[in-house]
Amino acid sequence: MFAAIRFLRRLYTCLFNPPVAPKSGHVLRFGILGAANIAPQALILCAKSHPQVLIAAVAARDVKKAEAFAKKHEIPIVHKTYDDLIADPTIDCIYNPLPNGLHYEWTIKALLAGKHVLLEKPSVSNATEAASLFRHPVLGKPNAPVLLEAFHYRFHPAWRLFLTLFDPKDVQEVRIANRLAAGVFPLDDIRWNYSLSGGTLMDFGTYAVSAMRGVFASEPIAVREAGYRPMPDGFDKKCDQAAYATYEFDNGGIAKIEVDLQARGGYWFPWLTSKWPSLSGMLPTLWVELREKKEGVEGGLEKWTKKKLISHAYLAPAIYNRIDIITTTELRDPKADGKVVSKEEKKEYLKAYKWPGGAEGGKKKLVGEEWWSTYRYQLEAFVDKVKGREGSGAWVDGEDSVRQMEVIDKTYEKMGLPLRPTSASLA
Ligand SMILES: NC(=O)C1=CN([C@@H]2O[C@H](COP(=O)(O)OP(=O)(O)OC[C@H]3O[C@@H](n4cnc5c(N)ncnc54)[C@H](OP(=O)(O)O)[C@@H]3O)[C@@H](O)[C@H]2O)C=CC1
Ligand SMILES: O=C1OC[C@@H](O)[C@H](O)[C@H]1O
Repeated sequence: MFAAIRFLRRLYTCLFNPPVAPKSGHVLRFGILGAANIAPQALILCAKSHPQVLIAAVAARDVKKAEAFAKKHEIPIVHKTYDDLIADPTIDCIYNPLPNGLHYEWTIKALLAGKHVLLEKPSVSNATEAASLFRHPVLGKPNAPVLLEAFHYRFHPAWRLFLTLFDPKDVQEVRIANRLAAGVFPLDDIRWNYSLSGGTLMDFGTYAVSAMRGVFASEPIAVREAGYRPMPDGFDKKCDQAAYATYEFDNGGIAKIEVDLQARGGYWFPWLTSKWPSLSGMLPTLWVELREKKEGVEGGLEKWTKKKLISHAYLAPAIYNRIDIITTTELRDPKADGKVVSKEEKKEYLKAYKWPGGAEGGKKKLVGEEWWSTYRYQLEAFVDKVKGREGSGAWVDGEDSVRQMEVIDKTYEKMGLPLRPTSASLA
């Protein structure tokens, strides 16, 4: 009962009613490129509770749309064009939630104008663009602007906690499933427009690839296999509606990802329900199996343990998160070919909505509230970085973003689909 009330209170505060923080000190003024659907959730709402962030301006291709968006979200300045927004000297930071295929062009323009950029995932269309963007000379100068690929989940304490629970060298198998019910996004959405660098692997898949790389703390040495479900007739056949891939890692481990933005079926009576939008697997989940370990010998019997970890809802941990740790302990008789003499399973459940004790190791002052979304934690880190503060330590550096796009490219190659197109602005 208490847990249910806590859940509802967290949900309400996080999604609808975060406390408004009075602005203090030097406030960073953000401008938004496009009246994007994701902007209210990923930035505008979070800015309310951040004392040093103000959403000051927006631009859209259609000024009427920008005006309506500005009115709805109480944004004081409307610019007629994206170029005008970037040229606005009163703006410190640009949020780029344009379609993937426009990320490169507009991020470069913003950086060259001296703006810090919070860039939606996937950072760009492919590894060529990623290398050009993240290794751009403008980022190497003294007082260079800050650029961050917005992998928001990586900034939440639940993800940080998960990564402390194992040594990446011990990871044997990872499985990740991200599914969204068919119909949430129409088939003509930007997500399936090849010229805008669409594809499910680019969208939900980019999280799966990022999380897998995070768990192994290394890059896959090979894409063992990859496949996809094509778009239906009449839609963009160069885009994947769902994607599946298996990767191999240097430590002998493997990872299997499955991402689907048009999931159907999974109910009883498949002959009737196979085309129904699927509600199963709606909470993106990550399973990690560690290699078994010999712990020692007790009374002539060998003690072996094997651990499985499951991160439920790893992409939306503010709404709900739970980490299951399942430890199986076996006593084996070495004199009887390792015959299992006894077996025991122990389950532990962990949650994290805030940093433990408010500080990591008691040294840093880490801030956060139970209702903070992944986006709110990310905004905190972004502002800390711009201001040169230590922050939580969570970050996605530019080389990480380059390697991420290399894996996406290799996966498309294995799937037999073309790489997403390079921007004409990258001549
Ligand atoms: N972090 C997260 O949780 C999420 C991240 N995203 C990412 O954010 C980005 C935007 O996604 P989302 O908000 O759903 O997208 P939208 O469909 O809302 O499109 C975003 C904006 O793109 C602009 N745009 C510019 N050129 C075009 C064009 N040729 N066709 C269509 N739109 C165009 C539009 O701007 P204008 O207003 O000027 O017309 C529109 O407002 C993507 O990169 C996506 O991966 C998306 C959802 C969640
Ligand atoms: O978090 C997300 O969920 C839905 C996706 O389509 C979106 O682009 C992604 O970022």
